[in-house]
Amino acid sequence: MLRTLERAKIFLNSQSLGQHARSLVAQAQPSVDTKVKNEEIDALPYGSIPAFTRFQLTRRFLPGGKYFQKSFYEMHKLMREEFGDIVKFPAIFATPEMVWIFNVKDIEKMFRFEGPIPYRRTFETLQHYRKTIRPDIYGDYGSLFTEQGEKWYKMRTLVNPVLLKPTTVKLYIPQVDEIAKEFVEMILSKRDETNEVPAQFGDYINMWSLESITCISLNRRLGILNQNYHDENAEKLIKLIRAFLTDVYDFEVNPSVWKFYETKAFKKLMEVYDGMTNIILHYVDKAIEDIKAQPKADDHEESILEKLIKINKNAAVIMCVDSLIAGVDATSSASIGILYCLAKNQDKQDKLREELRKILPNKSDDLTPEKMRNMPYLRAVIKEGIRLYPPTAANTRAAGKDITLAGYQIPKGTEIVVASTLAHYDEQFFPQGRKFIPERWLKDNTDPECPRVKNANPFSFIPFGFGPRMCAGRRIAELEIEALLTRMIRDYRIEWHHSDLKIKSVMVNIPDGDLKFKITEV
Ligand code: HEM
Repeated sequence: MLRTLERAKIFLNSQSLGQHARSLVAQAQPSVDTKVKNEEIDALPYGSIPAFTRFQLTRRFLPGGKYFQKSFYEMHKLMREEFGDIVKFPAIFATPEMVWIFNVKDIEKMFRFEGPIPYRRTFETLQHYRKTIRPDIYGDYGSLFTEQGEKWYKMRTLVNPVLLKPTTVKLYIPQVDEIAKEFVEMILSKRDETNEVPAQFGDYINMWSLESITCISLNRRLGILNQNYHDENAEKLIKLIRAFLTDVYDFEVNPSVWKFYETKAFKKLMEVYDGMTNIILHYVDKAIEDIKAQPKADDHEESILEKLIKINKNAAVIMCVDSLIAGVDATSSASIGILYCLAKNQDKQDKLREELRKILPNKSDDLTPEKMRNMPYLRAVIKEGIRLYPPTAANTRAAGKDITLAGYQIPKGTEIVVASTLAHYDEQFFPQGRKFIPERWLKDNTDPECPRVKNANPFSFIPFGFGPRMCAGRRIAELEIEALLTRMIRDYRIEWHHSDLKIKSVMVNIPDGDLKFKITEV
């Protein structure tokens, strides 16, 4: 009834004759059998989706406004409370109009119809740099991160068997394990007299993440966890990545005029991109020399870099830069969230330590593929930590076809923001959703009192995205985090004795404030 009244109102108010005609024709057809078709018939026109005005939106992000300095999660929650399952953002400067969706059923539908070559909004500044300043490197092979259409598809098809093949990723277990051990050594040496780590623990975790990803993607150790390192290029690379992470938000998220006028700050960002490209180019050249110089055994397993170089040198450079841009912060953010959950839940931490000590009875035991196959509680801890502290808060797509979402018509190509992490705390999918309960992910959990994820819609938890465009570094990220947690929890107790962890949303969700974990030997 409400729907009929609403439709009648739109019929009277709508400015679009085409839409009137469509909704009238639809009403004249009484019954259609499939659910989807019924939805389409009932659907309200795109023009009637609840929307912000430009003024409202700007006002809310300014000091004193409703969304000022809110995390993405808090902001999405407020929007859903006010507008329901869907809301439209107006076009601002060069950013197009976008529709935001919050309901898991709509999120599922949108992904199911995204098509084989999904479009995801990208860092436009990076795209600009690659297309106009360095087509010599980025011209032929598309980056997964910044390319769309056929060019993205071609690169993804080439890269998938390299990055997502479990046997290739497993090759890196010894190195990633070594890096995790070095990180623990470094962080222990930095503790104060109360065994608390320095407040800028987040920076150190970033160094661990950078060291791990460069070891995998560049086949070389930068050595940044070693306090006496002197690789000039590695130092520059760290500074460039930090500059990128702090500066890029102003251009990609905040309204910016760079498309009309290149400000000094914009030119600086272009220099940052160029610096990163040149350093990676230098390392890839060195890796090519090393590969040529090394004798190969008959059973030699090619590294990720060797495989990429075989495709093309520029493809290798592009993938390395993308891995740094996409991988460093997200992996650090996930690790901090998980460590925080473990520090606040000592019983779960003890349970994890028990599992780790069963698999690695001696401190000196190395991680191996066989041992890592048998760590269900570690995996459950990682999932549960990421559920409570997801590194990314939203994803984007363009509608792959004309569909209906939240009862409204969405034309093909409409840009959609998928606010998927709202579901992470939704009791419908995750009972006792604010609590850290890794057991909910265990397949063999028989405790009738324990909440399960068994019946939750799979789209209520998609931290690595979904479909052909999902995270290309997922397996790498998981391996890095598994090794880090193994080395931090097997022999040490992590505690937190400060006010609750706060999250700040920049390009990814990062901790806001000091990170003073207490670490003691057990
Ligand atoms: C916990 C850590 C990480 C999280 C939570 C994460 C999450 C994501 C998400 C949500 C996307 C978008 C997927 C989609 O659109 O459906 C993505 C894309 C991507 N990620 Fe990750 N990521 C992580 C670590 C990494 C690492 C370590 C690498 C590098 C090896 C990486 C490389 C990429 C690339 C290249 C893409 C673009 C894929 C494409 O568009 O084809 N990510 N990631």
